Amino acid sequence: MKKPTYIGVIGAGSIGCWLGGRLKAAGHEVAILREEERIKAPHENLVIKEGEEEERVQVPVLSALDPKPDILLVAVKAMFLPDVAPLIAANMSEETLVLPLQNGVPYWFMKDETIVDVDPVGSVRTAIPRDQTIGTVVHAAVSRQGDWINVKKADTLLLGEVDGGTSERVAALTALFRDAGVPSEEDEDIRRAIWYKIWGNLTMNPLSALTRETMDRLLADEQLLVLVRGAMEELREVGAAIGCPIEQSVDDRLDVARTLGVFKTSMLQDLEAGRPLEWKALVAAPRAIAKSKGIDTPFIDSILGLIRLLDRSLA
Ligand SMILES: NC(=O)C1=CN([C@@H]2O[C@H](COP(=O)(O)OP(=O)(O)OC[C@H]3O[C@@H](n4cnc5c(N)ncnc54)[C@H](OP(=O)(O)O)[C@@H]3O)[C@@H](O)[C@H]2O)C=CC1
Ligand SMILES: CC(C)(CO)C(=O)C(=O)O
Repeated sequence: MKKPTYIGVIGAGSIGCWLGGRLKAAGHEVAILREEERIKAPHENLVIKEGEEEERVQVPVLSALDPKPDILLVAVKAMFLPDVAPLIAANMSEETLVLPLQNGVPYWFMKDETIVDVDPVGSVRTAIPRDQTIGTVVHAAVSRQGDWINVKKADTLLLGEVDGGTSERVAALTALFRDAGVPSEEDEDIRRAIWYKIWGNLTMNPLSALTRETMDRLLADEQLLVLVRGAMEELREVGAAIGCPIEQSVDDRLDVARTLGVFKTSMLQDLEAGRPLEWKALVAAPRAIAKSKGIDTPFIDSILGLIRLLDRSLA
């Protein structure tokens, strides 16, 4: 990929500002893209804090990109994708690569089917051509407070072709992020990597919001872990049925989650900020896939019922 690259960021929250900010600091041209009526200032002045290191970057905020960007990072919560679909479509050329960075089941997960929990009328998959979409998994824990982007953990940004395998363009993107200080790897089977990430997000995110607990305290409660383990085993069964097997043990996965320590999941951050919760992509969509395979998921059903009602109570 040529350098500097022109990169647009839709969704200037924790993940969008972390990735966009790092790319800007590495010398690329980066702009945050918002609808005209949502622009409050011509620039975002960001401070990316990771460990002891603080990196300051200024990123312009625009309502249209000209020329069209080489890359569009889409980092809104999954339920806002239909809202930003027109903005994405209006700001991409036939060469633009789109990286949806959401947790949960992505709108492109099934090749020939619309996933109604994330793309109710199919407008997202219509707006973003499949052959210009790169699959991603964000293994990181980031929060935004004002101008501060706090990177608690930056494990790996996984990138892969949505229909499997990697490619020259995936290799180039991976190098781009890595050179900008974002640990990044090519992934041969991004759908499987996505299912594996859902293993954590379907359980931790809703339960952290429901209990208002940080990861350390959540994962220390043996009774709550009955629900977590049950849902994870159900997801394993569904994964095996859709070509996304999970081989790790539940306890090994929980140990990885424990390394986050005192961290509020993105869903708990939303709850505390009075924002809507991202439960459809994280819980309803995996459950719908389970149902389509005839797999019963009583533990997942329980989490779905609880988080749906919590979200409704906030409306
Ligand atoms: N935070 C984390 O640690 C992790 C998050 N993820 C996933 O990454 C995705 C993004 O999460 P996160 O960064 O935490 O979310 P945030 O809520 O921090 O950021 C999302 C941003 O979306 C923007 N937005 C909302 N509606 C619109 C709209 N209509 N038009 C344009 N922008 C809009 C807002 O930015 P603006 O200021 O532009 O309005 C908001 O700041 C989620 O799917 C999450 O699950 C994955 C791994 C870790
Ligand atoms: C919990 C975490 C950081 C990693 O599983 C995450 O993905 C989120 O907060 O949405």
